[in-house]
Amino acid sequence: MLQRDAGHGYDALAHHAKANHPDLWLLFASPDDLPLTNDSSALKKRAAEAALAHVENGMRLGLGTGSTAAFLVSGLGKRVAEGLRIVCVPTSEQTAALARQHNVPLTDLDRTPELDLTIDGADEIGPGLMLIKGGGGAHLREKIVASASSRLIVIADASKKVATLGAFPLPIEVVTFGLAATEMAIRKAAQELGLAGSLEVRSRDGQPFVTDSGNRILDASFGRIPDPEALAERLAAIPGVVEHGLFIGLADLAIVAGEGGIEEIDA
Ligand SMILES: O=C(CO)[C@H](O)[C@H](O)COP(=O)(O)O
Repeated sequence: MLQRDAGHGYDALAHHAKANHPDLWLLFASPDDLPLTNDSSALKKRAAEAALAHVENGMRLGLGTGSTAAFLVSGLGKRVAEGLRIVCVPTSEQTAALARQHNVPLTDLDRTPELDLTIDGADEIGPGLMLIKGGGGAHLREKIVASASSRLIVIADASKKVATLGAFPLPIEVVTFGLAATEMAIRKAAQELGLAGSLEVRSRDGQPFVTDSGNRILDASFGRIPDPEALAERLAAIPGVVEHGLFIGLADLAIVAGEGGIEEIDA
């Protein structure tokens, strides 16, 4: 599922590193270190730069996770060096490390429980700014941070815009206890909504992928999800599910960069 962006340059490296080599990801964590040899990474950078226009002095910001958010973090680093005053809550250890590398001031939700704005990437942007997130396995913290923010701006290249969610496997963070029973409950809930498909425990280097909060990810390939709200409700009711990657009613604006320029989509 992480082969969606398989190609060349930063984008491909970021996806490969995210999934397989967290240390490599950190080593090359600055997108500025690498040439933009891939169209989608150039577009991701453009979307991130357009989002910087929404950042004002004194803001408390949430920082997303992923290759698009990485461009945002490096851009913020430049503006901080020029005098921008902000404090930021990272949505992953990966983003925290990148922010430190760029001298972006960090805080956390315990010290700063209310944020002005979160800017984050997405795996899919559907109608009504419903999103699939979690390709990087960070959607639990991403959702907590987005929910603590007055506004969420999603940044993406145009390939992320879809008519119906579901081509990207839906990441579902689950606790390890009772994993098989949770998997069965998810399957049953999906079937009752007319959805079927495979559920795979995400792995990295042949080992189960462990999230920043110590949980596992199940990637659900249900195909088209005609009623994301109904699925979100059913998944949220399953005790072993910590958080699913459907973001509904959270995004206020999407900044989508395509070959024809920047498109801004309001909720
Ligand atoms: O949800 C996410 C991480 O959990 C990312 O925002 C999503 O995977 C998009 O990543 P990228 O910007 O690398 O395409």
